[in-house]
Amino acid sequence: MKTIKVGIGSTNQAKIDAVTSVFSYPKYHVQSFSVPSSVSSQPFSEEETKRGAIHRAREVLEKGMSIGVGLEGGVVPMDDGLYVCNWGALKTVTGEEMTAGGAKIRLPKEIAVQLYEGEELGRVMERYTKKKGIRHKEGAIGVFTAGHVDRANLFQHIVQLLYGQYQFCGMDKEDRNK
Ligand SMILES: O=P(O)(O)OP(=O)(O)OP(=O)(O)OC[C@H]1O[C@@H](n2cnc3c(O)ncnc32)[C@H](O)[C@@H]1O
Ligand SMILES: [Mg+2]
Repeated sequence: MKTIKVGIGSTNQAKIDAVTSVFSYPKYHVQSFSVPSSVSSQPFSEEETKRGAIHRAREVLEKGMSIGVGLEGGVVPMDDGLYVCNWGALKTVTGEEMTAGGAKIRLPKEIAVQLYEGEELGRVMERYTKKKGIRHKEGAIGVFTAGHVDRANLFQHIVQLLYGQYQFCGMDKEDRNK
């Protein structure tokens, strides 16, 4: 069986862990790449966040991968406050594209205010928790859910949604015959 090359468009540990947990060895070999998202460093809508994920997936395919995965975090203003949102995209070398969105929670007001002032959530969370590298670990979602759902869990669910759609289309069987 030929190993299928899967690229993840990020060097963020929570994102890499999510992809390697779904695309497992020896069928898949996951490589990570630092690629541009083409959107702002702190996306501020579902659309912008999804666009970032799709762009990352496309950039990764250009690195010679069979499958490109892009994961992007953002925030989205709603009637009752600012929610944290996450999107994923999977692109195949044969031209298919799958997208999936993740679970959302409302951020506390004191965090939201700082984002409206132009700060990035990652930096705000470091100050709030007095810990470094939160975005690579539990993330805002982990902090505000008392550790019940961390950033890797959230991205893992999104990657499962992408992989499931990829399988539903029979793409995994096609890959196997290559
Ligand atoms: O290296 P990349 O892949 O860019 O990883 P990142 O941690 O910057 O993640 P995103 O660009 O996808 O997220 C956009 C912004 O939102 C922040 N962010 C999103 N979700 C977060 C979370 O759960 N915890 C902490 N920061 C988060 C992140 O730090 C960025 O400032
Ligand atoms: Mg980023």
